[in-house]
Amino acid sequence: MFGRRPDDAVEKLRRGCDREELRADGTTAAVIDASFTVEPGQIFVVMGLSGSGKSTLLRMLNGLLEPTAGHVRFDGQDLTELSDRELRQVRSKKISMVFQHFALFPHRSVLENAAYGLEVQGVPRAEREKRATEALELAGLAGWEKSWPDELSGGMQQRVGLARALATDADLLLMDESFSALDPLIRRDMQDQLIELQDKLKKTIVFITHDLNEAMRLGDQIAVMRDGRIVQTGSAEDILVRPANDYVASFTQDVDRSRVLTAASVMDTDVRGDEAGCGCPTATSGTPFGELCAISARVSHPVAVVDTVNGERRLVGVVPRQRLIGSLGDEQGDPAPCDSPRAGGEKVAARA
Ligand SMILES: Nc1ncnc2c1ncn2[C@@H]1O[C@H](COP(=O)(O)OP(=O)(O)OP(=O)(O)O)[C@@H](O)[C@H]1O
Repeated sequence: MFGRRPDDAVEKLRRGCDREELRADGTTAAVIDASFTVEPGQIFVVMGLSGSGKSTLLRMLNGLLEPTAGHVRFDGQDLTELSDRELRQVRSKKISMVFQHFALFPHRSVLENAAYGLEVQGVPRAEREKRATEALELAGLAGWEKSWPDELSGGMQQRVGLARALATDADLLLMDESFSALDPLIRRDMQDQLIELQDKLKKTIVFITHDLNEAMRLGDQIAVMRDGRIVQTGSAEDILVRPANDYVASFTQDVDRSRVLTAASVMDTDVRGDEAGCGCPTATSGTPFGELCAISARVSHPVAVVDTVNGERRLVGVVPRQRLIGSLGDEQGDPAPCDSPRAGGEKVAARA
């Protein structure tokens, strides 16, 4: 809660008062009832429009803002119960932030910038330079250590920000609109790089964005926020295929479904059992949509989806071609019978 008498405002919310009524009293309920768990090694994306409460939520995760009510549990501790000193310790050792605007020091070299978090931790110079050099290499900036920030493009500056966060070895990375200031192509590049790094490093990442496509590309789990509340948490597929309400559905309208859907979300699970009996190529539940289309084009019958469970191959579904096409257009129904059979039907002149 921001503004006057925050505790009273919490009480009022609990009694059913809405956000607008509180605003009339001069209080902003920035984040309301936002409960979620981030598993280690996950990229958890918080997505929402401007003003929905994302940054406030993120600042509560690293203790920069204290929740008026509720708890933030991290690594066995409740951050809301720590002293300022303990909180600073957790922040400097275990949590790293990557901001939208790169927050680099213009009069420090790229290496010194990348080593900054370690300097704050009091790590000796030789050690911090070694670790910062490694982090710069991970972020794709080997050879740029001695350059100055203003010699780097925006994308490269953001890589320095990323390297700074990686150099500290923090388990938790908080990324606040980290790629939003970048040109679309560079932004995509950075997203790819983050996914690649994450495969290697297995950090726990909370990533804030207002861009649903970015959320879907990056997020193992995505929380969609609206007016301070989380309206849905789920995988990209959950959000696309099973939106919790019209608001979430309206967001997903422009999403390229073919980039998100997998065999699991389009297959028919009602199977006979012998569909994978021939020698034709098959898919697995996780086969991406594009690959599934390619398999479907190569076989003359529905694609069998076969998963390996406990070393045993199991048929879990089939994907008729019509389902592939229907799922792209968000059409689940069966085709309507054609009421004007070709034989004897009216002839339509074909255009030359
Ligand atoms: N320090 C503050 N004092 C008062 N109100 C605040 C403060 N910080 C944020 N707010 C309000 O809280 C609400 C949520 O803001 P927040 O910045 O968390 O949203 P956001 O989703 O991150 O938006 P954006 O993408 O524009 O940064 C907004 O109504 C905002 O005006």
